[in-house]
Amino acid sequence: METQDFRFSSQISHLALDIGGTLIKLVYFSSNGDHCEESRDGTSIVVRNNGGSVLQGKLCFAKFETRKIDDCLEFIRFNILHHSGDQHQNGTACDKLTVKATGGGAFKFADLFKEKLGIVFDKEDEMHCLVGGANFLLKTVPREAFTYLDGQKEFVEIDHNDLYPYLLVNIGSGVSMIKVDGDGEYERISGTSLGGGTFLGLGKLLTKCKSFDELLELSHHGNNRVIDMLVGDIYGGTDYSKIGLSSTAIASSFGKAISDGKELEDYQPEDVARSLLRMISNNIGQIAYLNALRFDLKRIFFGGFFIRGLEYTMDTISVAVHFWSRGEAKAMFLTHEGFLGALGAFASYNKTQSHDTNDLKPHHHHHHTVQQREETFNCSGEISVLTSFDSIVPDQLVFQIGNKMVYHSSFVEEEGITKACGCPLLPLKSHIKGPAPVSEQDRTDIVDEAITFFRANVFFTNFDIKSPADKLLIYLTFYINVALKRLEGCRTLAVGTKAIINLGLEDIPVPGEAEFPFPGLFPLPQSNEEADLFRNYLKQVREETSGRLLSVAYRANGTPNKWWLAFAKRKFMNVVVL
Ligand SMILES: Nc1ncnc2c1ncn2[C@@H]1O[C@H](COP(=O)(O)OP(=O)(O)OP(=O)(O)O)[C@@H](O)[C@H]1O
Ligand SMILES: CC(C)(CO)[C@@H](O)C(=O)NCCC(=O)O
Repeated sequence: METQDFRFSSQISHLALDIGGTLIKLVYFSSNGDHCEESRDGTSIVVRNNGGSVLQGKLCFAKFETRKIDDCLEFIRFNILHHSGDQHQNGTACDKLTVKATGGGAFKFADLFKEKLGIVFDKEDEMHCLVGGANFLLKTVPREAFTYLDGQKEFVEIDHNDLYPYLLVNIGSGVSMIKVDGDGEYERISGTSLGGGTFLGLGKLLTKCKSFDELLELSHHGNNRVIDMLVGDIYGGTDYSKIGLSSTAIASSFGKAISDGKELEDYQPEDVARSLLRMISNNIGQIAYLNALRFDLKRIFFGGFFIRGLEYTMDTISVAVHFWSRGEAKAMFLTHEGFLGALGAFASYNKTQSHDTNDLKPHHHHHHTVQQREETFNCSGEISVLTSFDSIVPDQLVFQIGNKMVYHSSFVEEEGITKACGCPLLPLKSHIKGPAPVSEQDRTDIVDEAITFFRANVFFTNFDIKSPADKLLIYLTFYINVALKRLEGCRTLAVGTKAIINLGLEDIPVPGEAEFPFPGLFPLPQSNEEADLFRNYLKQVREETSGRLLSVAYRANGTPNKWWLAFAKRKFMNVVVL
């Protein structure tokens, strides 16, 4: 069994996927160990099941481009998201999950996921999930909905008794408009094919830019008046006030291109991107308003990844809704705009599973401090609070709890184990020469633990040492950080191996020497023999760690595994690794 195979398998549950035309969205709940002693003091997520045991957890979001579906498969495989948490506490089982999936890709890619990951999709209807996700957020997460007008973002208090009916406009590749009358009560009343896919598709053709972010960045610096024909252009600079159009209103999107006698190359791509964004956003705002009007809906919530919290987009949509409704209807946006479908699929576990910890219900929690986003999620009766988040890799937000090292070594039994500098010289599954006793090959050793827990522990800037073995875990976490830093630029396993061999040739400081990274962590050696014994042990354990690290940081074909190498940039315990 590979070391990482048991890493998060006992902590991840409720993976849900929304596989759309452009993006794949992932949501999963990750608990940090099931019998957490920490009190609910606002710095940790605490979830109790009916038996009274406690789960700490975080809610993780990730997204991938659908055309790069292999990245998504690899991410799921690497993080072992496809293994059920609740049944496999010991990490020995390898049963696969039935995973909630929605979006067109739940159909299109079902066979691929089954073949590559053994995942069987439990398909949920896309519209149902969008509504489920929106209701879940609006009722559960404080400061989820907000208005955006005149550059001002204002959070909207949601009155649970006065939420329905509302119009949900999901701007993905295409746009769906859904009238929502209650939980599970909805009707898709309209849609438009001029959506996020149109913006990105036309944008790529017209500006030659490669990505959505690039296109957004371009649009940020552009001026739509260069290409859009304004009312003033037609009316000689004056308003057409009789019908309520100011001179600066757009009379015809891209309309100037016909009269200017210019070619595409004569325009700045920035201006093209700006006009395009304006055109799509305006059009959606207008169609949304017309549909709200059809059913007398006053509130319109906009979601989907097209919005991306972009001020210009939100402003355009808001102005369109405000303008056409003469201030009657309100455009509102959602903080988790892009994850409605995935959250709806995630929340749908609630309906189909009955055992305790899978019972996800919204619940409010009031006394926590929150850095940026906050969520409360409940697994059966108690409260979970996310207090801060950190970004591991681009496109992935991981909500992090508290600031204490949470994974501890299981090697608490010290009997019969030699120590040097207060550090137990724990057995290793190693053939490398050194003072470590040889461990049985099928048992977890401290190197397995260090690698397994690394990506969680590297986030923490302080720790509480529960046993002397934890000190070794801290040292190895630091060492893995050092080794990853050396691997950072190494594009092949061969080059990486060389870098690691060179690292192995460097002097190894021991406590009492200036270069030792954690002064005070270990007692100083009492003799030269003790210093040498510890140095030799550290050399052996470092070498062993290096070998196993190479096998996780590079794939079988010798190319780097970016999910691992992304961690080279982390600072562990505020120690800067060079
Ligand atoms: N990083 C990104 N890469 C590609 N498109 C992005 C990105 N970020 C935002 N977008 C925009 O979001 C749109 C996709 O939004 P979303 O993920 O909500 O829809 P989808 O589920 O893929 O589509 P559909 O529901 O129509 O199948 C894209 O068309 C694009 O306009
Ligand atoms: C086809 C879906 C529902 C797929 O998510 C979406 O892309 C969409 O709503 N498109 C608009 C289709 C229309 O109503 O014209």
